[in-house]
Amino acid sequence: MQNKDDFRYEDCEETARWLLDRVQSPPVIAIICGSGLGLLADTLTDIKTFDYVQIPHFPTSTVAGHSGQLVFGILQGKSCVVMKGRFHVYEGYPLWKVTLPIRVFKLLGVKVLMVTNAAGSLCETYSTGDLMIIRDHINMPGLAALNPLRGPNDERFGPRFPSLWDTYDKDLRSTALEIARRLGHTDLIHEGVYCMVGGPNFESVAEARFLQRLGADAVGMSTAPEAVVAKHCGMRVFGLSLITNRVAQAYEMVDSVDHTSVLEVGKQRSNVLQELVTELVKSINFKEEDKQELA
Ligand SMILES: O=P(O)(O)O[C@@H]1C[C@H](O)[C@@H](CO)O1
Ligand SMILES: Nc1nc2[nH]cnc2c(=O)[nH]1
Repeated sequence: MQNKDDFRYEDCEETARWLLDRVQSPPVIAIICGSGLGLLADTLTDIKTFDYVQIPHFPTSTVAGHSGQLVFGILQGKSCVVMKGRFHVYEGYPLWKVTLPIRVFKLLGVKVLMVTNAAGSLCETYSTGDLMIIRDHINMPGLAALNPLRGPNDERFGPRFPSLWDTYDKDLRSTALEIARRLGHTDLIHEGVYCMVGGPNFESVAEARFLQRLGADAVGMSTAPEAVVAKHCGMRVFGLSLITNRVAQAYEMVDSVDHTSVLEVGKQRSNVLQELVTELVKSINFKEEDKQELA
């Protein structure tokens, strides 16, 4: 059963074809920039940029710090596509639309998805400005059937019942950890569990305590749906959270988080993030079958 609230494979194909007709080389790596992290796109060379509004079937960005551009280019000799701005459920988009770019990337030939986000820390040992490699996630809306895979399943993308136990690629995680240490960032790098909530409000103290007790180390308003769809369609996924604030878990704590301060931390830390992502891209070796598919 297909209705207007479901995604259509043919729409994704149309978008992919539109983009392929306009770029030099199809991307193998896709990078999604979180709030205030769009400067990552500046590391690319030979760039070709499209505003989201130009691209057929693409949603548009409505949040400050998400400029709404798709940038194609070369990073460390690899063809990449970077989303300067992502889509969130709280903007009013259905989850299939939030994740439409991932399915388009799959059709473009992308093998690896790197997702970044701004997140609040629920973990005692994390400080503002730290980075957390995502080991796993808790998809809060997904647990209550707000899942991007809800609705008819198109087997051309993936199976009806995908396993998510290994969503965040183990090799990419350990390589990223090694790189961070080599770059001298041992003190600010962590590996942990990201929890996605719907937003747009930040957490109440009781909610923060609840999420921390569930096993979450950081909380944000994105990423999990993108990772689910990427895993569903067979991509390797790497996730990185920039800790932009500590979430208050006691009524005596002052929590002054707002979107402006989130963006400010993003700006301050963009160089560390760029460095890490660039080195990680450099480290990726594509398998023979990937190369053949791209030839
Ligand atoms: O797109 P991300 O997940 O980085 O954005 C986070 C969550 C909210 O959209 C925003 C709050 O400041 O930052
Ligand atoms: N839900 C949520 N998202 C964030 N994004 C950046 N900081 C936060 C936070 O504290 N909570």
